[in-house]
Amino acid sequence: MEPLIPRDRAQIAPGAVHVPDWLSPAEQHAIVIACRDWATGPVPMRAARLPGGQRMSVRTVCVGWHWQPYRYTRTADDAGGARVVPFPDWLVRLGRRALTAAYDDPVAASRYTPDTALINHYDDQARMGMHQDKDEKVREPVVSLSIGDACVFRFGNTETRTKPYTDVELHSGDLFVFGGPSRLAYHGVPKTFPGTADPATGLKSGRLNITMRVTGLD
Ligand SMILES: O=C(O)CCC(=O)C(=O)O
Ligand SMILES: [Fe+2]
Repeated sequence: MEPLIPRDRAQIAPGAVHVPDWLSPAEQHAIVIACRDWATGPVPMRAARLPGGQRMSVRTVCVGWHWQPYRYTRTADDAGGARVVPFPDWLVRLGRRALTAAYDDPVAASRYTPDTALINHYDDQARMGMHQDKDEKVREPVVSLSIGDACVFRFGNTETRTKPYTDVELHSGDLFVFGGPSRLAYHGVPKTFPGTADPATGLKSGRLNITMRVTGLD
């Protein structure tokens, strides 16, 4: 194996924190297994269709609430109609630990109760354009976990999808949290680095990203 070059925890913008190598290899492996299970149903992993008719290049499956551009529902109305699996307790606990790691505020972290997660898989061509995560009714932080191939994560500003932005390399095991003044910052994935993953995660190819959110729906 290549020697690991330490990367530093960094505040990318107010409320936006990158914590490299946050997940252990064993945790990454366990998450890959869980995502593989979710991807097989009851709701299939699919490339969501945008209102204009074109499909996204990433494939997505959700837990807790089903997301389609641009709303949340309990049933996957654009993907077979089944009810999505409940949001698991272990993922709530992981979300709280992530918030503690990012903000060092255990009290706020203990109140964090994500109720949806979007699991995105990027093949070697997949990208995600600059967008805001704004279909949630509340503005609790978004917790993002990356597994598999590295990527460029472009983290911008709350006003426009263009500059100023910061390009951050997200590697397998990295945590990125954005909340507070950065909660509605535009962000996207202009590029992945195919073949950079350690196969020990169990992910055969591509990049997996999990974002936990609080919908504010009931
Ligand atoms: O893949 C990523 O790192 C970001 C995913 C994302 O922004 C989203 O699902 O809304
Ligand atoms: Fe997003």
